[in-house]
Amino acid sequence: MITLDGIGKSFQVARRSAGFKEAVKALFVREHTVVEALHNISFSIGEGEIVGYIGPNGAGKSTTIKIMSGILVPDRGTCRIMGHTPWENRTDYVRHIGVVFGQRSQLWWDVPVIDSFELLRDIYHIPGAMYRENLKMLTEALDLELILKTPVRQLSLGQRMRCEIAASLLHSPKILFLDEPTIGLDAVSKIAVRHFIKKINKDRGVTVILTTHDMSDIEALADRILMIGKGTLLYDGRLSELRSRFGTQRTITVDYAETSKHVEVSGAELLSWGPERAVYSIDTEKVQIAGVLSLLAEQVDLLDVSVENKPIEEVVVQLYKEHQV
Ligand SMILES: Nc1ncnc2c1ncn2[C@@H]1O[C@H](COP(=O)(O)OP(=O)(O)OP(=O)(O)O)[C@@H](O)[C@H]1O
Repeated sequence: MITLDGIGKSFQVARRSAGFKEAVKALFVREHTVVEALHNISFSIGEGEIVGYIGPNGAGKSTTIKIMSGILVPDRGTCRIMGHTPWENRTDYVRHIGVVFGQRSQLWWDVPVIDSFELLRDIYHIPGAMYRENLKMLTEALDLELILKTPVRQLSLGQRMRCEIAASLLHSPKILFLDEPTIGLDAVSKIAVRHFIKKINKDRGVTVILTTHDMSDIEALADRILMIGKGTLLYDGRLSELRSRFGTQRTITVDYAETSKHVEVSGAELLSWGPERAVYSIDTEKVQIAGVLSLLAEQVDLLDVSVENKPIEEVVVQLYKEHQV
């Protein structure tokens, strides 16, 4: 459904030093540096997948999304999406895709949301029945009923984001590009957005490509992640594989009947200690959880135990470090 092969993109950025003299000089002589945003990016995405596209700031995620949505033309490489090259014949192409940029709006600021939807209906030539059906489904699923008549500038961020997502799906696209759709949202709005993305993928088979810095978005939604750093693809695989490759660390929290003993267990690093609770970090490649627990049980009166994976954020930071991005 989506294939990128050897995509490269550079930007020329004008440079000048600070100060009046430099500003005058820049009027006559322009100095440029070249930023290589993408370097030989290749991947394929199949129909119905939800793929998380992650990477540190400036890695090239938005540039890739802009190329895939036809806004930017790459310097090198090919991109085929549903039989189209995105930046050629865009009018035809955009009927197949929906795009949401979390930091930008596709809605008209001063008019009620429903007016923006109707404008989009006309722009995309959405047939009447399809528009009505989609509007009904999106209004219900994204809880828009009470805000459809409100001007966009009066909406909260969470309300606006729900409207943005609805706007991107009015024309029944088969692919949805989401660039940081949960940025700045509170926990309730985030969960509502995630829930809806899952629903649209399951019910309508919409393929979703999602960029985010929020790893809990990725954990909730994406089976597969593509990780990019300094314009190069660093990882393409399942989130669970990434976890098991890097995540043999576990955090064990134990609650026990009050004691003054400082309980040390060989092979387990003591992260914190108190009279009723201690937290240990272990590497399951070196020691077994059961062994650590039985050693603990010999020394204290255990009341409760919880074992947690290393948080996915830490796994990703470790990966960024390894690749020096
Ligand atoms: N229009 C542009 N002109 C010049 N440089 C650009 C432009 N767009 C992107 N870049 C540069 O290309 C690189 C990749 O930027 P991009 O926005 O794709 O990164 P990103 O992974 O989306 O980052 P973030 O997570 O911070 O949004 C950065 O070095 C950025 O400064």
